Amino acid sequence: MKLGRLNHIGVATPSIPESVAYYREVMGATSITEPFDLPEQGVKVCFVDTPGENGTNGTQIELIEPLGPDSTLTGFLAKNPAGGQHHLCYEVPDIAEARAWFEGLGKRILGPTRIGAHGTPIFFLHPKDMMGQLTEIMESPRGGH
Ligand SMILES: CC[C@H](C(=O)O)C(=O)SCCNC(=O)CCNC(=O)[C@H](O)C(C)(C)COP(=O)(O)OP(=O)(O)OC[C@H]1O[C@@H](n2cnc3c(N)ncnc32)[C@H](O)[C@@H]1OP(=O)(O)O
Ligand SMILES: [Co+2]
Repeated sequence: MKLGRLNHIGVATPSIPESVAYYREVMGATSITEPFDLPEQGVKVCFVDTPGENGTNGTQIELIEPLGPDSTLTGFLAKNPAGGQHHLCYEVPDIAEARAWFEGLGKRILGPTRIGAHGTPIFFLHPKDMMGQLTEIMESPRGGH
């Protein structure tokens, strides 16, 4: 497998509105999506676009806020009340091939491959098998380019 594009950095936050104000006022972000709920994942999500080489297509900041009491994020925010870097997401051309690659290496895959916030198939790899980094693998919306 080859290292793919860093699609987004997942950043957990206790408050998306506070994080949006920070990215806009402190970091000068100009392109931020409206927040939306992903109840099946127990998160509210919002994307901050960072500029790429030609001013677009940069890696995004994926702001994630717990939605409901048993959100996947509850444990993380209990340990990190101010929030912070939560996961990295890399693109792959073929999610099934990638899954077989990591399974072959004995890495723990967290649950079934499912559709993520960008509408393409994803899976997560346990941080303890990934040098302490919770890692999301996502099939590229660009077909791997
Ligand atoms: C926007 C939607 C998009 C989508 O899913 O489509 C998302 O990105 S949603 C983001 C939230 N969803 C997930 O994170 C799914 C995968 N995560 C999990 O299954 C859990 O969070 C898990 C298993 C990584 C951690 O489980 P839990 O929170 O219950 O904590 P534990 O105490 O069991 O953790 C075990 C061990 O791992 C360390 N840990 C936990 N979270 C992270 C992290 N984000 N980065 C690095 N390390 C993490 C934790 O500290 C424990 O370590 P230990 O040394 O044993 O204390
Ligand atoms: Co993500």
